[in-house]
Amino acid sequence: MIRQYKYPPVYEWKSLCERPLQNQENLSEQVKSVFDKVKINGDKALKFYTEKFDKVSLEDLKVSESEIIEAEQSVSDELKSAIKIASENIRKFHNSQQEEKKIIETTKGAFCWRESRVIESIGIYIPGGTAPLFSTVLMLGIPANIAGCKNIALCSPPDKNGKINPTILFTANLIGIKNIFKVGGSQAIAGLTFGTETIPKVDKIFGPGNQYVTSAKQLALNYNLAIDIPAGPSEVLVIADESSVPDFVAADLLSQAEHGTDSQVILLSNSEKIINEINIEIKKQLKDLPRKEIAEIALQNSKSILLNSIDEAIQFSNIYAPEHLILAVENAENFTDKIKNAGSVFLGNYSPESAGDYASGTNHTLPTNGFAKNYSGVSLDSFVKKITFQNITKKGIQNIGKTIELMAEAEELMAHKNAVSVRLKYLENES
Ligand SMILES: NC(=O)c1ccc[n+]([C@@H]2O[C@H](COP(=O)([O-])OP(=O)(O)OC[C@H]3O[C@@H](n4cnc5c(N)ncnc54)[C@H](O)[C@@H]3O)[C@@H](O)[C@H]2O)c1
Ligand SMILES: N[C@H](CO)Cc1c[nH]c[nH+]1
Ligand SMILES: [Zn+2]
Repeated sequence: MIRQYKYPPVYEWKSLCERPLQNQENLSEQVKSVFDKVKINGDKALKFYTEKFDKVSLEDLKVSESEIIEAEQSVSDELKSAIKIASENIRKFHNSQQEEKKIIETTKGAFCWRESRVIESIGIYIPGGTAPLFSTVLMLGIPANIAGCKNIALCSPPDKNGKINPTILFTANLIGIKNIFKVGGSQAIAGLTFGTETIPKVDKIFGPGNQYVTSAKQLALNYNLAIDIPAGPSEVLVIADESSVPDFVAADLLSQAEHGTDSQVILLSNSEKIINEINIEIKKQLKDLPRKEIAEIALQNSKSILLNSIDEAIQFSNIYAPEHLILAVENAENFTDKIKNAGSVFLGNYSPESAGDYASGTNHTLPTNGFAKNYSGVSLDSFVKKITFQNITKKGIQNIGKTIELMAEAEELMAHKNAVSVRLKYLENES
């Protein structure tokens, strides 16, 4: 169960913030060898690794039209409606992220602005190893739709019968994704990186996954591709005071512990009483969870820490930089300014992290493993590039020309200076 710490001194905080150890050295060697094989042997290598890691031999990697129709029929109407409600909220929130063009006159006559342009070919990875995360199709597919991505290739691991979970197929079809491939793990990322006979090469790869997927995405960066973020094993940090409800907090902690054995959950409080009550609740709720074995292992990597105050807990959380932060404290809104590093924040007793995972509208593809210090979660921005434009008038170049000439000369770049000087001379002659 969760290890407990009481008032640890500040010099111990950094080591308390460490995530469960992953064997990165072996991992990157293994992933590199998968990349090398897929680059040379294409589909043949993808099928080899699918047989090795997913224990299924496939003739065809692409999901057929008839498989999509079959999948549609097996999803209940109730679930279909829930997915549609979630889609609308996710669409609303991501639509609001569209930026209006703002033209700024920096110097009289010099106009500068930015415009977004879509990344046309993208790959979306949908985890499916231990749970079929069809909600991730919404989180990536909807902003891709809004941005206008033209070519979307979706990869997800097949099950033992060589099928992708029907709800993943239904959701993909709902938002217009047609190119769906039965391939998972690092081999899927390698396929999207190089392209194979079946899978198209893409410009950017999106999506969370286990340590093999995350390591493969990092490797893809060496081949002139972009990735969204390092989104690995899920994690949550809850800060709870005596106003929190132990039942609720225990459920929130277990919700992320059940994702994978390498997940981690952290509980911080200024009350020993509440920590004890939450721990009792965790034991109670754990008993009934179908993914009890997975959650139990994740809890062994997890910690509850008694600190002096909620302010101190927020300082700790800023060092930990959690993927999800829940503030189950009185007047939670009063603490938001103090949060420096977190992927997504949930305020008060009635904002469970599951709401963000599925349906409130925010994106659940978020930076893990401390990357919330330097990365944002996926948003509409992740699917576009921003191009800057400028339009300088005759008056504008006369106003800013001298500044450019002086700076270019100081950098000893005379061609740069001349590019301005010739224009200024021309204008002088004109007048
Ligand atoms: N950070 C986020 O935003 C976010 C969102 C959703 C899920 N997640 C995380 O995604 C992860 C999903 O993991 P998963 O395993 O269920 O699914 P997955 O689809 O990421 O990985 C399954 C694949 O891993 C490969 N694999 C398994 N064992 C292997 C081995 N020994 N060697 C090489 N490859 C191997 C297989 O090909 C398999 O298809 C969880 O850790 C979850 O916490 C994170
Ligand atoms: N909590 C995950 C992100 O860490 C996302 C997810 C999908 N389904 C359920 N949860
Ligand atoms: Zn989750």
